[in-house]
Amino acid sequence: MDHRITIAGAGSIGCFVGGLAALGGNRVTLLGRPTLVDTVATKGLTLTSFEGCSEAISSSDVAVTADPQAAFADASLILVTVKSGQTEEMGRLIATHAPETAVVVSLQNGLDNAARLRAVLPGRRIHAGMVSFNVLGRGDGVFHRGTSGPVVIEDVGGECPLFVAPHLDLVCHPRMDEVLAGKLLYNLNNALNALSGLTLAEQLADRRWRKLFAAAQDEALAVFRAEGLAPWSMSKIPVTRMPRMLRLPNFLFRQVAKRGVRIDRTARSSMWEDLERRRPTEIGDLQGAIIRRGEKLGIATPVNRVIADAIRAAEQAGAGSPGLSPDVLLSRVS
Ligand SMILES: NC(=O)C1=CN([C@@H]2O[C@H](COP(=O)(O)OP(=O)(O)OC[C@H]3O[C@@H](n4cnc5c(N)ncnc54)[C@H](OP(=O)(O)O)[C@@H]3O)[C@@H](O)[C@H]2O)C=CC1
Ligand SMILES: CC(C)(CO)C(=O)C(=O)O
Repeated sequence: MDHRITIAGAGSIGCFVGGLAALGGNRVTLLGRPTLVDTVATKGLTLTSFEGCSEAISSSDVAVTADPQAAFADASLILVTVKSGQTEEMGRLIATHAPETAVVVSLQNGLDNAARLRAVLPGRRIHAGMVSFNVLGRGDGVFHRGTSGPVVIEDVGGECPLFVAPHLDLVCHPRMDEVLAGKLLYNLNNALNALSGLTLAEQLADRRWRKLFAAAQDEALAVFRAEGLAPWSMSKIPVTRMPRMLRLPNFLFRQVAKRGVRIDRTARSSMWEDLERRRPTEIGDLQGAIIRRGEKLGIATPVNRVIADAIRAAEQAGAGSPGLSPDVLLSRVS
C-alpha cells in the first residue's frame, strides 16, 4: 500500500529511509531544519550504500519543509527519526499537527522512545521500530549506508505498518523490547567508536577496543538476564556470544566476524558524528540505560560508567572526537 509518509526529523536515518520510501512510490515529506530543506529542495537526495548501489531522488519526488503544520497535515504514517533527547518535543508537534489516524513509528536507538511517544500521544497508534544499519551524511544531500541489517517494526496485535522501500529489508516483530535490547548491545560501541576517532572497521580491528566493547556488553547482558529479557540477534552470530567473539585474537576475530554485520571502510557511529558536530549525544539512552537499570537491580556497571563519563567530558570540551587511545580507558576500568 502507498502511504503518505512524514519523516519527523530528517537527518541521516530520516533522509535515507524517507528517500527510499519515495523511490518505492510513497508520497514522502521530510520535516527538517532550514539548511536541510534548502539542500534537498535544490539538489534532491543521493543515497549510496556499502553494497555499491546509488540512487538519486530528485527534489520533485520528495517534499521537504521546516514547517511542522505543512509536514504533518495529511500524513498517514509518521516515522520519528530525531535523536532520543528530542522525542517528546517531536511527539508534541505530532499531537498538535498530525491527524489522529496517522500511525507513528519510532525508528530510534534506545529502549523506550516508543513509550515516550505513547506518553505524549495518548490514544494514538504507536509502534516501536529499529534500524540496524548505519548512515552518515556526506553533505550536499548525500547519505551513505555503511553497514548491513534490516529495519524492524513492531507488530502490535497483528498490525505492522510496512511500506515499500527498495533496498530496505523491512520485517515485523512482536517483541520489540527484545529487538531493542539486541540493538542496544551493538550501540554500546557507539561511544567507544566516537572516543576513538577511528572508522568502525579500524576500531574493531584493535583487540583493546574490542575488550572494552565486550566488557560493556557483559554488564548489559547481566542486566537483561536479571530482567528476564532475551536480546534479539541482528546477525547470524548470537548476540549473547558476542563478548566472547570480541575478545578473540585478531586473526580468529577476522574469521568469525565474516558471519556478522557487514561494515564498509567509511562507517562510523552516529555518536562520532554528534561529537564532531558539537551536538548532544545519546549517551544517556545507551550506556545510561544500562547504568540506570543496573542501579535498580543492584548490578554494578563500572565499565559503562567510565565510557559514559568520557563521552560527557568530550561533550563538555566541545572539540569533537578526543581520539583517545583504548589504553586510557582500559586503565580506568581495571
Ligand atoms: N545515524 C545512524 O547510523 C543511526 C541512527 N539511529 C538512530 O536514529 C535516530 C536518528 O539518528 P540520526 O538520523 O543519526 O540523527 P540526525 O541528527 O542525523 O537526524 C535528526 C534530524 O532531525 C532534526 N530535527 C530535530 N527536531 C526537529 C524539528 N522539530 N523540526 C525539524 N527537524 C528537526 C535534527 O536537527 P538538529 O540536529 O538541529 O536538532 C536532525 O537534523 C537516533 O535515535 C539514532 O540513534 C539508528 C541506527 C543508525
Ligand atoms: C553503528 C550503528 C549501526 C550500530 O551501533 C548505529 O546504530 C549508530 O551509528 O547509531
